[in-house]
Amino acid sequence: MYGYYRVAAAVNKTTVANPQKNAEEILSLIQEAQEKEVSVVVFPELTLTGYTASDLFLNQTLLAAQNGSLEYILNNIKSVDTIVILGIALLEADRLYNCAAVIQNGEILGLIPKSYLPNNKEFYEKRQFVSGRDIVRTTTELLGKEVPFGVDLLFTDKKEMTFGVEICEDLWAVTPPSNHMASNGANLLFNLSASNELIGKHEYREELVRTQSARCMAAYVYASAGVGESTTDTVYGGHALIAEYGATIAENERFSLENSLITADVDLERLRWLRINESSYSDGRRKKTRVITLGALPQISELQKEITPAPFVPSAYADKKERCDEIVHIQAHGLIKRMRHARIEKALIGISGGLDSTLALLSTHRAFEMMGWESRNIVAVTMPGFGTTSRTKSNAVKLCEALGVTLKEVDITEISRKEFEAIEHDPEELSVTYENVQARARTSILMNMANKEGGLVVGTGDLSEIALGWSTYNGDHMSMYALNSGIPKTLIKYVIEYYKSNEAIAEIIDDILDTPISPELLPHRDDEIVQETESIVGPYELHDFFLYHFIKYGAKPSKIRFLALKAFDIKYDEETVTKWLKVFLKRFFTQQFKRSCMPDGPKVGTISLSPRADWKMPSDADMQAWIDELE
Ligand SMILES: Nc1ncnc2c1ncn2[C@@H]1O[C@H](COP(=O)(O)OP(=O)(O)OC[C@H]2O[C@@H]([n+]3cccc(C(=O)O)c3)[C@H](O)[C@@H]2O)[C@@H](O)[C@H]1O
Ligand SMILES: Nc1ncnc2c1ncn2[C@@H]1O[C@H](COP(=O)(O)OP(=O)(O)OP(=O)(O)O)[C@@H](O)[C@H]1O
Ligand SMILES: NC(=O)CC[C@H](N)C(=O)O
Repeated sequence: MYGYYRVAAAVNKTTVANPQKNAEEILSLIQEAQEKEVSVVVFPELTLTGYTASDLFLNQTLLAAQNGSLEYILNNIKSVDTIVILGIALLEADRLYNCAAVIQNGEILGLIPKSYLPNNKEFYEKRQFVSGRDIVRTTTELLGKEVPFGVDLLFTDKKEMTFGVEICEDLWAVTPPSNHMASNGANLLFNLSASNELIGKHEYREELVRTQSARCMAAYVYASAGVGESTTDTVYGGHALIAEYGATIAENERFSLENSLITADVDLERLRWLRINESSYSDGRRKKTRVITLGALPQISELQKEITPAPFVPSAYADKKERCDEIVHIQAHGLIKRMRHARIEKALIGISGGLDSTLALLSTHRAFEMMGWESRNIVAVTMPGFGTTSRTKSNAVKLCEALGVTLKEVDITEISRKEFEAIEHDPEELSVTYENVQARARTSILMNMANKEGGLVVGTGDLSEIALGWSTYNGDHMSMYALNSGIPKTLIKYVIEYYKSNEAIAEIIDDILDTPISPELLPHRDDEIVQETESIVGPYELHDFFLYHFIKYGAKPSKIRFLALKAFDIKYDEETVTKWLKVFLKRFFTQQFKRSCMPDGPKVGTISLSPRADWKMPSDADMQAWIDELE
């Protein structure tokens, strides 16, 4: 489903050295995985015998019993299309290997031996096993059949999934085998483990799994042995984890006395597209691998994953103060460097009482505070026009007064009328010309005033407006430094809200947040805003969602729509999402010419549309393929 696969980590109740008893527990977990539409389920290391069988591995009876129980499992899962990864001891060329067996529909598709055998303190695996790194044969015989065998095996469904398997200590090694598997195309990694519990060890283990998923740009599924393993010298807590590209997305309760199975839906298509954007992934060394094709996999009937409707906004768990401080510091630092370099001591901002100019003013003020520069060297200019309402104007004035910046007022109505006359535009015709004359008049005033004052014009346009081209070319689109260019509208709101902690401006901020978003370029009606941006271009929360998935994951429009419907639930229906998504695509494509010559400005989050850095796109590209894909 749209590149999503359900994966699972299972921890079975173990009876050490009793493979048949273990087989029954394993079978019940396989059945659960199949019922839950899981594509691949991984079990702990040496699943059938138990990891802690120790020197009993050197006894023929245990191995024979294990193989008998393995055959029993295979016979019982002939109609199970879920891939099952079990740990077994394998006798090959008179050596014992600690292996993972990859099974589908009762067939063993491949055997992967462990490379790194821990052999210190509580671990003494080299007493019984040898490393599989240097094996010569590429197949081995098991239960009367030739099976692919080696550390070079990968498995693919020839769609989005390619997976590799490693075993416990392999992940702890300096160069885990999963590094090479990932470099060779595995976007899903499994680990069969037996990792004992020591104080704090689970945190380290979680970090290892999480960071390996980040480094490999993959999903990593980890299952460690638990209840029933021998407690002779150590205790196994049955830790199971699923991480995806640096985030732990599922984790079980350790020390369970029962079987446990965790699942997560991972977006393997997303990972592939993230990789093509990462030069150090592409530069990863490729090795010879053997890729085994899997049979058809279970399909997910409903995605079980929360999709955040506000991907740019930090989660509720994030420390708001810390995040906002970081954002404002990035902005302030960007501006300080530029002003110092140009030996400019004044900043000019057109201040409208809207969200964007409010944040630009607050961040500029923070920069001046950091440098010990005087607030009055910030020149805030209010430029009322035909659409300016007393609400926005008075909020702008009150904010400037509270911050102690220099406030200037230049009415643009007369200037605009003169321009209409000069270009022979009928002022009754409320067209785009009518709007843009005002926006350009403001920019012209700011730029000219900047020359007069010896200042720099701080741009206010945000990332969402830049994506949509919702600005007037060479009007508010232009400035000397575009301070908000890396911040989308949904995040602008979040940061401004944080400033409510400053009591002196809390009330003003509340009202600014409450005011409908508007360019106020069309005449107001009885001092009420008539031009509401979101009813013209669509809700910013949708556009920010579209932008995030479009740029970050190169997602297809149909997938973006699917995710938006899931994220916003009943708030928007399919027709509404499709309508605004088409608006997004059309504007995004047609408005690139505005981005191609946008001013410098700081990148704040993972997405920026700077034509010099993050986003290089022709201004005359055709959008039809994207629109058609939605049909
Ligand atoms: N690919 C391309 N390469 C080069 N030039 C291209 C072009 N496509 C159009 N053009 C030209 O660009 C011009 C159109 O662009 P432009 O002049 O900017 O005008 P346009 O984008 O049509 O209008 C600006 C829009 O932004 C809105 N706005 C303005 C200011 C502030 C805010 C706000 O809320 O923040 C919103 C305003 O309401 C209006 O709807 C036309 O002259 C057209 O010929
Ligand atoms: N009445 C005004 N006085 C001074 N500057 C203005 C005025 N109206 C618009 N501007 C300038 O033009 C910019 C673009 O206008 P726009 O309406 O997009 O921004 P905003 O009002 O700050 O924020 P938002 O778009 O979130 O409402 C403003 O940020 C501001 O710098
Ligand atoms: N079974 C293993 O390979 C365990 C080794 C690993 N370093 C651990 O302690 O978890």
